[in-house]
Parts: sequence; C-alpha cells; structure tokens
Amino acid sequence: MRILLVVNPRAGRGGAGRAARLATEALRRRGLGVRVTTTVPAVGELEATADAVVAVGGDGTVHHLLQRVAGSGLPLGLLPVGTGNDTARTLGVRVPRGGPGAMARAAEELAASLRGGRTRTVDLARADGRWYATILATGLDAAVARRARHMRFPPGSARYAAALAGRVRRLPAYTYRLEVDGRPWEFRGLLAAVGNGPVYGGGVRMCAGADLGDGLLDVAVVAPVSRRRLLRVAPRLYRGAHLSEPEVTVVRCRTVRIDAETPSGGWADGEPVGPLPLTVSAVPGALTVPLPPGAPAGLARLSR
Ligand SMILES: Nc1ncnc2c1ncn2[C@@H]1O[C@H](COP(=O)(O)OP(=O)(O)OP(=O)(O)O)[C@@H](O)[C@H]1O
Repeated sequence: MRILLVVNPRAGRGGAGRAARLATEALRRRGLGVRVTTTVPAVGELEATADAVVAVGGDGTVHHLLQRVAGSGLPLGLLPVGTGNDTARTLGVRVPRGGPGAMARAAEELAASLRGGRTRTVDLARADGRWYATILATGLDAAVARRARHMRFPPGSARYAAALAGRVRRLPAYTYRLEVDGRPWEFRGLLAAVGNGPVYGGGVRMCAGADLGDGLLDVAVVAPVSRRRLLRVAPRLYRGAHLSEPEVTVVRCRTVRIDAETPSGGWADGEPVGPLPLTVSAVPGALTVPLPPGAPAGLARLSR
C-alpha cells in the first residue's frame, strides 16, 4: 500500500514537518510505502501513484485536497496540525494537543487506520463546483473567517473567537434571498451558514445537528441581534446550545441557493469560495476516509 503525505509547512504553528516525520516512521514500521510532498498533485497523478493520501495540515490543506479526491474513492487520512482543525473534529480524528507525545499518538492512530484498510464514506457539500467538508459561512461569519486568516495571534482555535471579538462593534444585518430545494425564503439576517458537518471556526457548532451520512445540508440562519445578546449567546455556540434560541432557525435540504449583498462572499473550511450567489448541494458519500481499527459499529453504518 502506497501512502502520499501532503504536508503544509504553513499550517498551525509549524509542527507539520515533525508530524510528517512521525507519521512516516509509524507507517513504514507497519510495512507501508510512504512518499512526502508539499504540493497537491493533479488527480491523475494521485490515483496512479497512491492508494491513500494524508493531509498533514489544517482545514485549508484538507480543503485543497478535497478538490482532488472527492468522488474518486481514494481514501483521505488526516493528521491535524492546523489552527481550527474542524474537519478532523467532524470526522472524529484525534487532534493532537499537549506536546510531542500527543503528536506521536495521533501519527500511530493514523498509521493503524491506514494499515487496517477499512474505510467509510461520508457526505461532502459542493458550492458552485467547490467541494467542502464543514460549513459554508456567509455574512458575519465570513467576515470573521476572513479576519482570522490574516491574524497570527492567538494560536489555535482561540484565533476565531478573537476574530469575532474584533467584528462585533457594529453588527451587520443583510437581506438574504435563499432558495431551499427550490422554495424561496427571504429574511433579514446576521449570517447564514450551510453545514455539511456540524462545526467550523475552531469548534463552533453552528450546525450542530448536521449529519455526514444523511445526504442533506443543515442551513442555520441567525436573525439580527444586538451586540450584548450576541456576546451572551456566543459561549453556547461551542456546545450547539444556541439552536433553541429564538433568533436561530435551521432548515434541512439537498440544495440551497444563497444570495445576499455581503462584503465577504462565501467561505468554506476557512477558505474563500467566492462572491454570492452560490448554489450548494449535498453530495452523498463523496469522501472516503480510513476507519480506525477499533471503530464502533455506528461509524461503519456510514459505509456505502
Ligand atoms: N495546496 C494548497 N495550495 C495553496 N494554498 C494552500 C494549499 N494547502 C494549504 N494552503 C494554504 O495554507 C494556509 C494554511 O493552511 P491550513 O489552513 O491547512 O492551516 P491553518 O490555517 O493553520 O489551519 P485551519 O485551517 O485548520 O485553521 C491556508 O491559507 C491554505 O489556504
């Protein structure tokens, strides 16, 4: 079995090189062939030279790889060394925290999953041809994603909270025009988030009910709120407990067209996707991921 590690030296706080060395050792010890690269190969080259590919980086690294592996059946493993690591959280992959021991454990787990050879498929979303795994942000959250991308401090997922704090002085209200499975829906909103998975922004569970195996998108919209109210509710976002608040509405659908005059357009997996309008569809089973050897039966349920 040939594994290609795609390493992003810019991810997180620069631990990607070390993580890649640990993963290489762990994989070779299990008899797997390993190649390491810092550039994402074209899809034909990937399929011809690798039996599985691993993203050693954060959500941006995974996002760039999704554009190559989605729909191909080529398994994508993760060694999450980014800032937010929301795709890893979504897929139940351990995010190494607490020094070298944690990184070594994550590398061993990854190698054991790939060696085991069991995989499952999960849904992806596609926004005007761009694949993503987590959530497409628009409105306030797109502005937060844009700001977080240009910040170097604080490290880790606290960066998104800091970016939000910098955006709450004047909260926007946009006129949104959605088509949800063809049905028009117009409202004034602070943001609208289109979730394939439940989480973005370093652990914010905006679309907490999103299921990677249901073939559906969870569209969470938030009505305009005061700064005071937002700051009060914000901590609940990390538990998904905001969903019962009166300003929050969630609808499930296969396809949504989303339009609003916002300055930041759409951002998915922490990356810019483009200006609105965007049409997003759920694509069932588009991503194949390795399954840990002791994975519970509940995960295998997602295999198609
Ligand atoms: N193949 C690629 N081509 C161009 N840019 C890339 C590629 N892979 C990653 N990047 C860029 O590198 C930057 C940092 O990578 P990444 O997003 O993986 O780490 P991070 O920002 O620390 O983590 P996270 O996204 O989890 O918060 C991102 O802006 C991303 O767009």
